[in-house]
Amino acid sequence: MSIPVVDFSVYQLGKENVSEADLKMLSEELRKAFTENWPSEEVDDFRDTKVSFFHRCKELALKVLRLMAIGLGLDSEVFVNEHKRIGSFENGTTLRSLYYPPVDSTRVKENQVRCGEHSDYGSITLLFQSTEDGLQVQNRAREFVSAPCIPGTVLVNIADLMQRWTSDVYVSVVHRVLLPPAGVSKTRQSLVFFAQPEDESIIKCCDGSNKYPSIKTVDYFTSRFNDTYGKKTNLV
Ligand SMILES: O=C(O)CCC(=O)C(=O)O
Ligand SMILES: [Fe+2]
Repeated sequence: MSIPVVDFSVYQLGKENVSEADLKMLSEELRKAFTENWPSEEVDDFRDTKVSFFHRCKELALKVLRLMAIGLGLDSEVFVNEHKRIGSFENGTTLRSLYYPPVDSTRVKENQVRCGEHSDYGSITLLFQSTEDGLQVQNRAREFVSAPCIPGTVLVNIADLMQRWTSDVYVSVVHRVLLPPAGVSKTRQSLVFFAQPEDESIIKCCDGSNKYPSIKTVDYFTSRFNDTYGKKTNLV
């Protein structure tokens, strides 16, 4: 069996009016790619390795979330309690494997990047990156600085829902991935664990301030995805 490839370019995503039929077809393609088509025949233990890596990421994420609560002087379990169902259908946490192919610098467009500037939506993101440079994070002065791979470490990004949860004390980090310098055609591989609270968790400011109204995780994500894909929703 070959590794499943989903060709997103045929679906015109990112534009308004994505047809219901296209969305249905894409979600079916993705469901198959991610559930039925594990490339077990060509890569030994691929599925087992990925699943056990997912569980180790969950353990690490819970530890980090515990430390983040302690750091704020809160009950150590306040964030962990809303992430216990990671790995079940009641929680949308995902592990994404990103392979950036080699770059032919003669065909690069102006301002082209590997991954455009953005912040992640959930609570925290664990990022495991290969040794090729490219990742940059924005500091408080809004300058992009490199965040190279440091062997033996895991990069932790704070994401948007955590910023909201902590009334802007933990600030979500804007980041991007640049292309390699002209003439260098390196690939890049990263594994990204996007932790998020349970779908039904109600996220309200943990300092009791009501700086942002309470919101259910699933409603927050729906609203963010709608904004990204062109349907505007009003999120306070
Ligand atoms: O590939 C990377 O290192 C970063 C990817 C990323 O930021 C994302 O997928 O949200
Ligand atoms: Fe990201």
